[in-house]
Amino acid sequence: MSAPPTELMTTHTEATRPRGEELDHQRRAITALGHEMRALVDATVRTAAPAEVLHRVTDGVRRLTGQLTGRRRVRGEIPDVDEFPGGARMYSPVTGPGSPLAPPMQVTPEDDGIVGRCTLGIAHEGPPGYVHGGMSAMLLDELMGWACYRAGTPAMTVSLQMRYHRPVPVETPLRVFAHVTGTEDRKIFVAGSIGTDEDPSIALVTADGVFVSPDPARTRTLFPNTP
Ligand SMILES: CCCCCCCCCCCCCC(=O)SCCNC(=O)CCNC(=O)[C@H](O)C(C)(C)COP(=O)(O)OP(=O)(O)OC[C@H]1O[C@@H](n2cnc3c(N)ncnc32)[C@H](O)[C@@H]1OP(=O)(O)O
Repeated sequence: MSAPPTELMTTHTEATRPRGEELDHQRRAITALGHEMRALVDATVRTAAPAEVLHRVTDGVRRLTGQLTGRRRVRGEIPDVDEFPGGARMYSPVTGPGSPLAPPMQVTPEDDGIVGRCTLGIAHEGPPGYVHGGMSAMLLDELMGWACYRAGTPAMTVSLQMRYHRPVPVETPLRVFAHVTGTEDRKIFVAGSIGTDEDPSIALVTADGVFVSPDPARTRTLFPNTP
């Protein structure tokens, strides 16, 4: 197997990793910025402001972006504030409180599986008033990955079959559910569904996934920065 590309190499050491209060402080700051960024994304896709306002805001945002100076995370690098695999991922596009793209979905183990709760906005819209089908797949794929991890077998998706029964409304609290249905060597079979929090018994979307735990050598090649 070939060596990982140089940009995948570790750039931080255990010694520089924030801990305790410093870690909490950093995570709170990341979460606060993520929250404001999500508000900006929402305002951006809702606004009917005239062009001159949009140009003024564009200049302001460009100036703000320029303030995020210092070292930038490179591809494959695990942020110091994360616990990978299986813990906090501050910038995950699904669960990350620091990601402007994430709802973010809150994940808790429940019953015989794992539950995700989130509300999607019109930034995630497909048909007017309803969630984009790709977003539904993303929520389920992530949660099904968590179900594998919880079952003690961290794994990657090799197949995800989606069924869209009814449209998923935006601006409505959702309940996403995933559970492992079986295993066969390194393969894990997982089922998932999305309903509203108000009436979770009606499955709006269901999914069946096959996940595979990469063998140790493959894992080291794919994720050279994991401890
Ligand atoms: C630390 C570990 C990682 C954890 C990461 C957690 C991230 C969490 C984030 C959550 C993010 C959410 C999740 C995401 O978004 S994960 C991101 C999306 N997924 C990927 O990028 C995965 C891409 N695929 C691969 O890299 C390889 O396939 C891996 C590494 C997974 C396995 O390659 P490897 O060389 O090791 O395995 P194999 O090829 O010998 O196959 C093994 C077995 O599997 C069977 N098979 C293969 N394909 C299919 C298929 N389509 N249907 C049914 N079965 C299939 C195959 O026949 C064989 O079975 P058998 O013939 O022996 O019976």
